[in-house]
Order: sequence, then C-alpha cells, then structure tokens
Amino acid sequence: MSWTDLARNGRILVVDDAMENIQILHHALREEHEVLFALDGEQALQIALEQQPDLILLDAVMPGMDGYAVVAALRASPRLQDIPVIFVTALSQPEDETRALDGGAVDFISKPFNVAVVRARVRSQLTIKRQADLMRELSMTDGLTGVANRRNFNDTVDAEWRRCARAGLPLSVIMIDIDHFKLYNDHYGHQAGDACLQQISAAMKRCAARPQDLLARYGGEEFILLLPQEGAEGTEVVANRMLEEVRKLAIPHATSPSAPQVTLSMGLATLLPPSDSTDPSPAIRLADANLYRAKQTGRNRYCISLDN
Ligand SMILES: Nc1nc2c(ncn2[C@@H]2O[C@H](COP(=O)(O)OP(=O)(O)OP(=O)(O)O)[C@@H](O)[C@H]2O)c(=O)[nH]1
Repeated sequence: MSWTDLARNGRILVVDDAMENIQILHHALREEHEVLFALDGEQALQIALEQQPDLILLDAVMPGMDGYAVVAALRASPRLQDIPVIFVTALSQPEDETRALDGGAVDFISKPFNVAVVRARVRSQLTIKRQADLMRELSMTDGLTGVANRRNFNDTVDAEWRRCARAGLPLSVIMIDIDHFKLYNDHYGHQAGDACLQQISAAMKRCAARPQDLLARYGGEEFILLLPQEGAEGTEVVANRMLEEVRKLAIPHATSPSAPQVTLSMGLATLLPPSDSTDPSPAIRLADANLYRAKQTGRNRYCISLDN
C-alpha cells in the first residue's frame, strides 16, 4: 500500500446530533472515504462495534451521552479502543481542547471548520492509524511463515482459556513438530528448509479454519494449534487432517530414518479449564508431554493422553 493509499478509502463514522453538520462532513469526505453516521453517543458505539470504522469524527456536545463519555466508552472496550477519534466541536476554549485530548481524542477541530482542513486532518490520522495497524499485525506474525508468532499465541491462549473457563467449555491445543528437520536442513540446505516450513504451515492452516482457531509458530520447527471450545474428538479429527495434508504434500526427505518424506509428530491436549483458572500452562504441558511420546514411539503420529 502506497503512502497516498494509506490516507484514502477509510471508513469514517461521523457523530453529531445535528443532521446538517453530518451532511456537510459527508459531502466533504465522501469522495475519498466511506462515510457512516450516528445521531447520538449510544448509536455511535453500536455502529462502531458493528462496522469497525477506521476513524470517528465526534461532536463533543450532544444530548444524553456526550462526546467525552463516548471516548471514555471507546477506550474501555477492547474491540474499540484503537479507533482514533477527532473531536469536531463548537467548543473552542483551550480547556475544551485539553479535556478532549487528555480523554483520548487524537485531534480537535473547532467549528466553524474549513472543509479542506477537515479532509487533511482525516487523511493524516488515517495514515497514522493504518501504520499502527500494520505494526501491530507485524508484531503478532511470524515473518517466515505468516502464521501467528509465539507472543500472539501466548496472549490469545490466556484470553481463550479464561473465556472457556467462564463458559464451562473445553479448550484443546496441538503441539506439532516436524520430524528430523535437522537432517532435512543438513541434506537439502537451509533455504529449502525455510520453504518446507512455509509449505507445512500453509497446509496446517487449511486444517483448522474456524475463526477462533489459531496456528502459531512456537519455536524453530515447532508449531502450536489452539482450538478453543473444541473437545477431544474434534481435536483428533484436526490432527488426522494435518497428518493427511502433510502426507499429500509429499515433500521428499531422503535422510529421514522414519519416512521417505517430511512428516509431523503431534501432542494433543483437551482440558476443561477450572472455572477460577487463569493459567493455560497445564494444557500446553500436557500437549508437550504427548508430543514427546509421539516422538518416542516412532514419529509421524499423534498421541492424545498420557494414559493410553
Ligand atoms: N531452515 C530452517 N531451519 C530451522 C528454522 N528454525 C529451526 N530450524 C532447524 O530445525 C532443526 C530442529 O532440529 P532438532 O530440534 O534437533 O529436531 P529434529 O531434527 O526435527 O528431530 P526430531 O524433532 O527429534 O524429529 C534445527 O536444525 C534448526 O536449525 C528455520 O527458520 N529455518
């Protein structure tokens, strides 16, 4: 995306109790952006949740929930807290501006406003927002394979574990390791090893495509798949699918003692998090122990629990 593209085609939510102001801003922005509107604070929050705008232009003084209360509610919501807000208001004292910026707005425009200035400020805040989104995405993604990185996994598993604990639902994880990958690198070279990691991770990703599923690179050639709300049976289905998908890739591995092609070993764990539990490490430890057993008992397989 080029610098100019970053500043265009945003989804902008305009919040104002006067339809006339909404119309002026809509007219000013509609050529470059998609413009949504709300006539009060409650409606603004609802639309923000449903439509996830890139930027909100917010009137400070509105009946009922005013602009300051809307910003406070946005900042308190995990799903809305990163949406930047520009105050557009008839209030023009420095205290008003300070209050808005201290409360979490990123910019402040006084009415009557100049349309060209509004356009320029929107462009600049949109660019900053998109750069921040890009940074966030990069900081959560593994550079080689494009799947989630370990930090992303750690954050997500904590949240999902707590969610499953509250809801009384199981949570499953699959720890995955590529068999004899050192020998693969030694024989085919590091670049081929990288390409192999990319192919395998893409194949595994296809095996668990529900929105809450998360495949992450856990270490060099070790991956972990998080399956929130999934029981043992479904987890085995996914594990079998992964073995099959990797078998179909048929990546030759001439020096592997266990198979003529690249294979996986996996450890599965399904736990029902205790209702007061916040620490998912028991699931990861169990999956790791089962992975160890899969390695010990011949590789190219999965193990599900320490008792069988
Ligand atoms: N090409 C490539 N290799 C990597 C990467 N990260 C880790 N590795 C290699 O993965 C190999 C892992 O080797 P080991 O931990 O000994 O395990 P293994 O050879 O797979 O043997 P088993 O796990 O027992 O089947 C090492 O040779 C690492 O150099 C990477 O990003 N690219």
